[in-house]
Amino acid sequence: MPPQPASSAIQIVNPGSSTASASTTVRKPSEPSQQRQCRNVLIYGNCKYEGKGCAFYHPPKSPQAESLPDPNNLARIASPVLAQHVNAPEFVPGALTHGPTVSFPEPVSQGPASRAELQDSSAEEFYAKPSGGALYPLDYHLYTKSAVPVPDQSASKGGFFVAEDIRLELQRRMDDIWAPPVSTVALPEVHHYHSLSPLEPVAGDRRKYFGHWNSICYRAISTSNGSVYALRRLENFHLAHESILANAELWKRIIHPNIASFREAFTTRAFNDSSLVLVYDYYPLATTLFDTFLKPRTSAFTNRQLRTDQLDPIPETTLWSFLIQIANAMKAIHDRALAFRVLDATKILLTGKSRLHINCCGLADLVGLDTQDRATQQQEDMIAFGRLMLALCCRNANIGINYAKTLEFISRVYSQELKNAIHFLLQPPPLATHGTPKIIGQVFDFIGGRLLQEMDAMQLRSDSLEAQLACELENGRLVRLLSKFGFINERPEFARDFRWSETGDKYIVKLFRDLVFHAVDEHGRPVVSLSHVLMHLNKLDCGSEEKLMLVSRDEQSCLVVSYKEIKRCVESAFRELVSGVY
Ligand SMILES: Nc1ncnc2c1ncn2[C@@H]1O[C@H](COP(=O)(O)OP(=O)(O)OP(=O)(O)O)[C@@H](O)[C@H]1O
Repeated sequence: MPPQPASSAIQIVNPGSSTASASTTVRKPSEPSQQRQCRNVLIYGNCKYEGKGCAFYHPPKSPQAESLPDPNNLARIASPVLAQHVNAPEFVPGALTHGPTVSFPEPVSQGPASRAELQDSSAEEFYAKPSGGALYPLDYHLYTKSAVPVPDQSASKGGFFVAEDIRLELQRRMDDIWAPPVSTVALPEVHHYHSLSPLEPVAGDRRKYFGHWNSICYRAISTSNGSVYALRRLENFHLAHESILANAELWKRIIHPNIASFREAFTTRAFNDSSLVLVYDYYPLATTLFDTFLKPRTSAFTNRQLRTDQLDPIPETTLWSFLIQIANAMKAIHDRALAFRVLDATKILLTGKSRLHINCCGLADLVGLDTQDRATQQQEDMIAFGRLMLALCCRNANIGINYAKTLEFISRVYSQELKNAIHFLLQPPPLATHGTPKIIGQVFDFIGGRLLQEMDAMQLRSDSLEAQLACELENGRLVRLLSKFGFINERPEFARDFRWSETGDKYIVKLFRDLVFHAVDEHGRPVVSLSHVLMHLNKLDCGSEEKLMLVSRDEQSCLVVSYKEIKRCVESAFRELVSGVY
């Protein structure tokens, strides 16, 4: 074991030892509490409960008494004081709930210690302090807080944990990924995918792809890596020739933030037919643009007429965001000499508020429908894109072919810029580009300013997520520290070993653990305060030179020790465990 520095811990009193016989506690139970000086005053120089219910005597403060004691004289001060005041009321270690027990104006290393102070103050802000006296168990706990909407999102800023709205969203996504399969019929294991769960109703009328095949989507888990995927199965599919599946290789290579990643394709007879299965990444809680914006809402008969609720127009900023994301994905595809060929509102996945992923990429190529050349397919992609935007602007999937009328409607609600961009997409090539083939990249000529706005929004979002991540980073650090405590404290195999938990480093760790987790208030009630725990752990983790007082369980002795010293004790005890030295 490396040589350890001599402990700087200062034992204030050990009443049991012969050398400290003067400090042996002898209680005088009969003395009325009002005449007995408060021990908090003796130990800390003041009592935070003075005037707030503390029953003991608090001497008037002199200017000198307000000043903090000289750290160098700590042992000299602490021990005699306790010895003189053996009849003082019982000292309650749990009263050391907030802030340093003994605070010294020592030079503190700037970096970590000041960070701990920062944490300390924000901890106090985060947890509302009870109006007076004791701390009671919190009436809520952050990890189990119910899904109540937070009216003011800014209120969650600066907290210790990820913001409530983000936490809920991520939690819901996790729940969605790991929810048990919904199918009442047992579905087979296909290829290396198991636990298939349908993502849409299996019964009823379904759209036929390219007029031929019914399709159904499943969520499934891969046995090869445990990840969750979306499987799209085309029923009763007969592969004309194996070479078609070679197209899969081209699509596999496309990694784009706005395209649902395609992983593999295979045929299977596991469903008692011959099915083609395409595997895509699974986006938890994804809905389609159709389901979110275009699906007709409630219909009702009024005055003998069927009326459908009018849908509110989609905000223009959202439409621009959609347009930019789809155009970006399309450019990536067309630049690789490929085409979507199935671009409609049911094939665009929406996650969160406005994140899009184009779905079903490669489907048309894999089923082997090569009816047109690639250039034509790309032109059709753009027209399909224009129609989609038109449908979103009108919130109507059946816009028909009267584009002129629909564009006129758009110009009444949205900007000329948006109308021009959509108009460009819808125009047949010779009209749009004076004879030369139209390319998707040209759409960016219309949207330069909007592109910058979208970039700003994305960067702001990324900054805010990074801040949230940093918050969780701190929590991860504390979890590692807590794990160390768990490893060190109360090890059953060392329970009878006095050297392990009743002496030296481990003893200090044990007393510190008591202070952090087993504190009680002045009424002897447990202090269940996360801010108390976080403050001490943060100071410990950064090795603050600030000192605090640890009290033995029998309250017969105290140790004054710095966080830095405790940190060294934790490290050395943990190292002993890991290296098996002990
Ligand atoms: N990769 C995926 N990740 C997550 N969910 C998906 C994924 N692919 C599809 N889904 C979900 O599966 C459901 C069915 O998808 P599908 O593409 O069949 O839409 P649809 O509206 O049923 O279209 P169609 O009428 O063409 O069948 C949708 O609700 C969609 O949200």
